Amino acid sequence: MDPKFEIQLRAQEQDLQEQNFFNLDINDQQKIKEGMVKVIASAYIRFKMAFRACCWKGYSDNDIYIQQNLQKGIAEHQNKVKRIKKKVQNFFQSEMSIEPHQFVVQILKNRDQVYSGGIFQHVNSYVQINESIKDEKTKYLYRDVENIGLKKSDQVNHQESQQAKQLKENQKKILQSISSTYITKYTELLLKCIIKDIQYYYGYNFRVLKIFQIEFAKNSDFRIPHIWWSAFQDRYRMLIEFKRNEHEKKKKFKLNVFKNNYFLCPICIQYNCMIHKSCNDIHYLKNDNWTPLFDKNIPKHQLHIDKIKDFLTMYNGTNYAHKFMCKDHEFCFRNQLNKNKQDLISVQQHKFNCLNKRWINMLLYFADCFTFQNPCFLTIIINMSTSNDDLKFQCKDIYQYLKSVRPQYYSLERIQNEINAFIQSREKEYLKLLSKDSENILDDKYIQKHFYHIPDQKQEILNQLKELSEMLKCNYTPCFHTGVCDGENGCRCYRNRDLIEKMQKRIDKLKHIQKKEKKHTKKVLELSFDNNSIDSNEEDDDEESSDLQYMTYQEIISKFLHECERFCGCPNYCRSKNKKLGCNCLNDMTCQTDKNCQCRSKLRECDPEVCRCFCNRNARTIQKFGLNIDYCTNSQALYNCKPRVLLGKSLVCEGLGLFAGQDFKKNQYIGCYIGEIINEKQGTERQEVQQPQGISYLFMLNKETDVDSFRYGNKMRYVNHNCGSMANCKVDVIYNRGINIVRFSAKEDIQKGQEIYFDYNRNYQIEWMKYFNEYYDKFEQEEKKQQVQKKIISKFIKN
Ligand SMILES: C[S@@+](CC[C@H](N)C(=O)[O-])C[C@H]1O[C@@H](n2cnc3c(N)ncnc32)[C@H](O)[C@@H]1O
Repeated sequence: MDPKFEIQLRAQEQDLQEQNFFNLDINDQQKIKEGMVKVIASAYIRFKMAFRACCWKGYSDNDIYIQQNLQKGIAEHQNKVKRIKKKVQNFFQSEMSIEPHQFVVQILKNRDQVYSGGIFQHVNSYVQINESIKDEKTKYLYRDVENIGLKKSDQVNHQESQQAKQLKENQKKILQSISSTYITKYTELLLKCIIKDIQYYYGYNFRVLKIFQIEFAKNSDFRIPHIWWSAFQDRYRMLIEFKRNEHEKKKKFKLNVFKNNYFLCPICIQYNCMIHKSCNDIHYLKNDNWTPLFDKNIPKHQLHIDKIKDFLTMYNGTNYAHKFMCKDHEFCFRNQLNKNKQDLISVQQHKFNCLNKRWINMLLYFADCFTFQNPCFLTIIINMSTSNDDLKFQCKDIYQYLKSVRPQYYSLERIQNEINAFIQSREKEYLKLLSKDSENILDDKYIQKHFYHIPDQKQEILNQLKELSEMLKCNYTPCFHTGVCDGENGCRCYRNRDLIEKMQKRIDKLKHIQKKEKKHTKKVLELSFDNNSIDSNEEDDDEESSDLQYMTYQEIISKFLHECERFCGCPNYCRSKNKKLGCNCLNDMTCQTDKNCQCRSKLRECDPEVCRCFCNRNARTIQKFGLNIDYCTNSQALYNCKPRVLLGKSLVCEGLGLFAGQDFKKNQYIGCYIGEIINEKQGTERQEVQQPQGISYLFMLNKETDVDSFRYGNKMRYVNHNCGSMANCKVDVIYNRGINIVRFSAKEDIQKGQEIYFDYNRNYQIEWMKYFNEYYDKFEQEEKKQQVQKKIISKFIKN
């Protein structure tokens, strides 16, 4: 059950309890309530599903899945009603002598099987059965129901005693209270929930409600009650008021943001002007601070808490960790205990203050895991966190600390008893352990080896390289300073050079590590094989760089510094690399796949002045003479191609959406996302401004840069979000003419008229859409399976 809904129901139940209106047992009351909760909850969920399906149906009429789902739902509903009617009939016939209020209670006991509409449904069936019942008592019951006004029926004459009259009145009250409180209140609640849901997912869309009614009316006698419509209207009115308030709030918000006056256009004196370039918040680019990339303070060692826990549990049988005593017997807390039973030296508070919070938590964690935990043992582990001798602990410090925080485990008496009992019983064993195992096993090396995780240096460097290469991918930004590009000006040109140097250092380090590794493996080989086999391996040693898993320095430059390719002014790296740029596709005439086309795989567009592929050599002549030959599929942005796309009312949200105006094949170019290139700070500020307006046109290019098409843009800014298999378009950030561009291309074949969607990102999730798409995918898979089966069967029959 929806948790929100459950909470609401509970609140409603409390209201009912306060009224104390029932003459029934508390148990019965409880059962009725539980029953009603179940009924309404199940009805609510069913309505919710059907409603969603209807909404989709409203948008796309050809959707077979929705139709089938809906028909299934309606058929199920009808069957349920039939089954319940039968059950009630049987029940009533077998237990004729029952009192009316008990009758209702009995039915409600079997709530699980009861269809929504609950009591109405049963009372109706009760009335319908009446004709087949001749017993006077049951007619009498029947008349009570009549009196509530649920249905008029034939007159029944019989004499009534005073007692019967009173009983009748009581029963009447009970039934009335049932109908007025449970039925109306819960149905109202149900309606409220559904309406709330509609509002949440679809806004106040009367059209959707109408479709819902039509669909349901086709196969059943269900009608949306008047109350729904009026409630809907009420809500609509409320929404308008709410919107008005929001609007006023926004005005105030805008005034607040006026402090960022670079959003104010000095020409038209409008905030966030869409026309003039003058309100550019470009000053940020000048003051862009250069922050260090790596945090040196991150601890390199990590403790395997699980391993220690295993160790402790493993030795719990022999009380090994329990018995362990520090080498410094004089200062050991046990010794001190024997000498002086009162509290020991005060806790060295400053040490604990210096200690990382993580370590203190760990200490407490162990203490809680094993109730009494040996402070000597814990001291060794804790001391691993620091190399500074002044900050190292003695076990008495740890004992004092733990005692102050967890007094229940470290009472003086308890420890004393434990130690005494232990020494008395197995003194010899204990001494042996102290002399042998404890020194051998629990020394620093042992702990370092078994309990610490020292991260793989190679992996760390590779991660750093990845991060650096991502930064290198950042878009080119022009300098605003005068004079030379150096560190003081903090411009991108200088930063890139700096990054490359950092990468170079790391690559050198990697090479060094790999050399070391090779030497080590060689030594191992020497031990296991004879000299001849080692000689044969020596030849491979020279080729070490060829089997490096990471990219070489040159590869990094050629992959990530495309911005320098033809337009570059820097002297060091670009010149030599220029020759290697571009593809030379001979097999793939149109540069269509990543495998064949080097440019595609490197996420760059083909450039006819650099590439030596067939299609690019002939592109100009093909274009000039309008020849009916496909030319390069990887340079449409360069040629400024404009495939046909249309704007229309979106199928998934209130605003506009982009629709295919022609058929698109898989991987075909759709368009480029155009907008202002801004940095991260600007991006977050603009997001703050755009969000209250309900729409955002920001596209995150990378960690540092965004593209905003709010003020400048093209049709591609209308592409809406959808997830899973419904996202039919993919987005690549590619290099084109020395800069990054955002290319939209078809993820699958798109037919003319379909809306184009792409998956915004993980953070942008619309829940109902996700679930619907999951259902849809499952359905599609099943359908495909069925089709395959059909084909196989038809083939089989033919043969
Ligand atoms: C780039 S715009 C898309 C065009 C927008 N629909 C319009 O009419 O201008 C992105 C905005 O569209 C809306 N949007 C996009 N996909 C949506 C979806 N699946 N459901 C609801 N709103 C969506 C969000 O408000 C989002 O901030």
